[in-house]
Amino acid sequence: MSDTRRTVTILGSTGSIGRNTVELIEARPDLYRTQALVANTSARLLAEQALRLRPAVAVLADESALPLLRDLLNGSGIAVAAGAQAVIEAARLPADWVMAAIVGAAGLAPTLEAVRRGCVVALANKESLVCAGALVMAEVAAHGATLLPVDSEHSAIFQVFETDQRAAIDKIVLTASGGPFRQKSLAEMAAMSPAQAVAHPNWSMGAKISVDSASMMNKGLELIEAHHLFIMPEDKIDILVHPQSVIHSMVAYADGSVLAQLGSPDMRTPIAYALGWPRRISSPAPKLDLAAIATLTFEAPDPIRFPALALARAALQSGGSAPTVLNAANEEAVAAFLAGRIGFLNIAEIVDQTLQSLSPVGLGSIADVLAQDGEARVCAQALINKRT
Ligand SMILES: NC(=O)C1=CN([C@@H]2O[C@H](COP(=O)(O)OP(=O)(O)OC[C@H]3O[C@@H](n4cnc5c(N)ncnc54)[C@H](OP(=O)(O)O)[C@@H]3O)[C@@H](O)[C@H]2O)C=CC1
Ligand SMILES: CC(=O)[C@@H](O)[C@H](O)COP(=O)(O)O
Ligand SMILES: [Mn+2]
Repeated sequence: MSDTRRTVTILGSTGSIGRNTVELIEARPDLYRTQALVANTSARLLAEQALRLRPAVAVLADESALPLLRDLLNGSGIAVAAGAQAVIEAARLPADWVMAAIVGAAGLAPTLEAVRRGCVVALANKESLVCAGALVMAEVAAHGATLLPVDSEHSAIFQVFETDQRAAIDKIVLTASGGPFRQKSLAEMAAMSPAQAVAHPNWSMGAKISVDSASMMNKGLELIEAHHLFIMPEDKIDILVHPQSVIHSMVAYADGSVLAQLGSPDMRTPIAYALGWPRRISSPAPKLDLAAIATLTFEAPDPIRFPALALARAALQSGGSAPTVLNAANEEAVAAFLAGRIGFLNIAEIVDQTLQSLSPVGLGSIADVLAQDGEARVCAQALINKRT
């Protein structure tokens, strides 16, 4: 009998999204078998995952960690490889479904390789759409790939977006928790440590996206992500702070109806949605208990304490390379903040100053994106060095 299971590759299997994806796949060996697992440096965790899921290949981007991975998987029959080219080759392997969960613009090239195979790509790596949205969406169309949003807000919108009623859509409403500093003053925010910034009130996530949530740059990136995924103009995408993270986003229609998707703040729900699509599979995420939650609240975002939101909106309005520059400067600034080199409020300042230093140019190719990304990183690093 032929094996009808869906073959799966996970790019970024050792991260927060990757580990949740591994858990869901491991629970359904009747539905999924693993083609490739990819990480950066986490050889031990990657080897453990590989021994459980038995992929054809386990790959690390960091070549210096390959000897350890080779030792750990010696005799297992699982092939190992390392380096940027090996990551690309892993994405090229014939999997039906690829989870794109590498963090940052580093995820762009492998995500594109999966897209070019015309498979189903579950997209967590929002930075690839922020830095190269138009080019990525053109590749999706050219190769007949299916892009399924994994980001909780975009999964919610995808679930309530009536494609055949596009003309009757008034607004997309992206909900935001407001992050750990929602009620902090600017003076308090200036003194916040990396540990305080990554302590998200509702979600358990990797360090970079947690800092983005604290600055609300995450919502700015998600605005750009939604613009590309749903082909919606920037002025039709609103941001609404909803501290409980129960309503994951909404679509407002011309007749006054507002459709929303709700759930507990647990990424296993949107990942399960993407894994099962077009059907639904079960997930161990806690079931939503609205009686226990009792109150859902909403407020407008504060543009003074969270300037990253306006920076992202302005970058989207400027177009061209501006979102690429925004993303790259933010990645550099967040890394510097996590390393204790700059303060929390310096993140948005550095993004702002980098955007002011580099005028937007058109992006005709991925090479153009990478050139602009590189220039922005050099500029942001110079600004970081001035502060340290
Ligand atoms: N966490 C969440 O709940 C959500 C995340 N997202 C998005 O999903 C993506 C992943 O986030 P998250 O899981 O939190 O991040 P993590 O930092 O937890 O994990 C990142 C993963 O990417 C791998 N990685 C990093 N750099 C490279 C590289 N150059 N080549 C190959 N692999 C690499 C890491 O490997 P290693 O372990 O070896 O470092 C790790 O597996 C981000 O784009 C984020 O914005 C979106 C919505 C929710
Ligand atoms: C889980 C997820 O999708 C994150 O992007 C989440 O939205 C972060 O929360 P914020 O709303 O605080 O940015
Ligand atoms: Mn999100």
